[in-house]
Amino acid sequence: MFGRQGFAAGTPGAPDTPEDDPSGGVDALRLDGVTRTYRRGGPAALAPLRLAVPRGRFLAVMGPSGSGKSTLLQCAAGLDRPSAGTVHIGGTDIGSLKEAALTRLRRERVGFVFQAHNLVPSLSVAENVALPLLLGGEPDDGRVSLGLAEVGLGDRGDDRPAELSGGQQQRVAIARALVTRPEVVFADEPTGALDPVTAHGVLALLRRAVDQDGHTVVMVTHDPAAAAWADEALFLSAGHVATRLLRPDSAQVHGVMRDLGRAAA
Ligand SMILES: Nc1ncnc2c1ncn2[C@@H]1O[C@H](COP(=O)(O)OP(=O)(O)OP(=O)(O)O)[C@@H](O)[C@H]1O
Repeated sequence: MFGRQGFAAGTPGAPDTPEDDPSGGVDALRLDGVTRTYRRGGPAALAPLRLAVPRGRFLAVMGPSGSGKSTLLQCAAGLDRPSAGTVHIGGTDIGSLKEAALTRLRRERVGFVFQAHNLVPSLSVAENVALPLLLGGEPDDGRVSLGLAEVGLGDRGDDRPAELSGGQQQRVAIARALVTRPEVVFADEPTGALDPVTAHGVLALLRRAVDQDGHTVVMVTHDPAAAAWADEALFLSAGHVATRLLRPDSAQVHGVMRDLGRAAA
């Protein structure tokens, strides 16, 4: 089992700290008073939400269907703009960025792993991993082959994604998400399409990225077994933080999900 870092429950966000200080005590991700309402006058998919994710943390976001998990992820990752509130990635208030700068931030400072791994079928595995570097005009400097080796696919760089299994494709997606050494990796149901054994391997890779390389991972999942790999599980209910579990185990997570389901019924 991989080691976990100690931290306090419900750690509030760090106080305002200098902008873009990559080495200071700035949280990897911070949301302050974030709301999202899709229709004017309609219900809020996210109620005012405050969340701080320190660097080197693996956070699982859980909750019943419709509780706001995807909305939270989209707003936190700069894929959607909140109706109110601020999102900081590192020291950067992403709401203050114009579209081009936001696109650059998503490419260079954020990594994404989706359930459908979104690999480009016409590119080789290595080219897929290199894509974020290429788009950012950054040199490869050996990171692509190293990244592929780290996910156990050092010998598959020349293959096309279709020649790989689903689990292997998800490993490529993880290598691609990590290649820019992003400040936060957002994973949306990364094991949703995988069998339990394959899922285990993928989650172990995310865990290792946190423990060995100090990455920060925010993962939306429905699966208590997946959440048990995280340092902390955050449970949403109707757009609110219902509760949190530190060092969750799957039985505890299952219990909280059952209770939230009952409460919503
Ligand atoms: N594009 C949209 N337009 C209008 N309402 C939306 C939109 N996206 C989400 N919603 C609503 O916002 C609320 C939260 O949805 P969200 O997809 O964030 O929940 P979720 O917890 O990710 O659900 P699931 O587990 O089913 O994926 C729901 O009531 C949903 O109907």
